[in-house]
Amino acid sequence: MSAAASLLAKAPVFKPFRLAMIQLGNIGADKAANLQHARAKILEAGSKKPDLIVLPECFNSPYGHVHFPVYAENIGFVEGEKYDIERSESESVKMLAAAAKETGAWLIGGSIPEREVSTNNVYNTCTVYSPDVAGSLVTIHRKVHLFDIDIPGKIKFTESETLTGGTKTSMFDTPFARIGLGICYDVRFPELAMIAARAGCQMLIYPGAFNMTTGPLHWELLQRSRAVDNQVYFSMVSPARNPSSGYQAWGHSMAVDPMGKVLAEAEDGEEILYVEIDPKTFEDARAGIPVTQQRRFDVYPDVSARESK
Ligand SMILES: NC(=O)CCC(=O)C(=O)O
Repeated sequence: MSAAASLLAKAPVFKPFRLAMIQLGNIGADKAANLQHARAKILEAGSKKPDLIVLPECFNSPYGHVHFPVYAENIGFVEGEKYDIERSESESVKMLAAAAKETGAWLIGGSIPEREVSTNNVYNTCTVYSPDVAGSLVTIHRKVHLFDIDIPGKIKFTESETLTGGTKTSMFDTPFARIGLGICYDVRFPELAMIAARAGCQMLIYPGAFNMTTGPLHWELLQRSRAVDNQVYFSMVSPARNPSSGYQAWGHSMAVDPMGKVLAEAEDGEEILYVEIDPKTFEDARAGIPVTQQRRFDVYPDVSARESK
């Protein structure tokens, strides 16, 4: 059996689950206050007994390339090795791991600026926690595609001034689904989503923070596109809009089903959304429109093939 086939065969059976999306407000310059507020909202979300809770991109620091090196923390996660929370140098990781354990839910900890000590590189990194006794850190995703855009008169943003892009696709298994990860601008690159979906992910979740120029046009369009191209559930979770911040987030955290239907959408303020994820919609979409079996890799290449080598 090929590596790709064996990864696919080990995908968890897709079961119904409840997702909580925290559109976090009050993200400011005070990191301790950001962490305290995020913890309170995670516990609030946990009271509704979700299976999986998601925070937004850059939840512990203001969003901007000048801030990333200042707020960056050493996480020290090594793929395939058990992570020791007690010895972690990251205050954000410690808070998130404890909160996951307290709520009994899986937790996608949005993203935080991360400094890799061996290289001094700074990444925009998503961390994921299981709710087991140790509240363990199970995987990380480093934003692969850096948000470098320049729309004259509207928005110029250059994450690459201080960040380095990640070099791998990321996913994790829970008892209810295999979940693929990306961060914000990653959504514009369909290949990343395709690779995760073809590796058996039933849902893709990208913490994000779109802006006021592209948000109204592309935020929903891109999520519905990735959901329909891949016949998967798709969700992006944004910070709330903060008029006093240097970067105005679009908000509108959202979950979309595999037919492209928007199941839940926030406004622009702080809000927690809950949505029931139902495998039947996933199965019906794939049975009714069988594109997963109709691909023509004799005509175009399979982007997920490189991953399995
Ligand atoms: N945080 C981001 O990556 C923002 C991406 C964005 O706004 C876009 O238009 O793409």
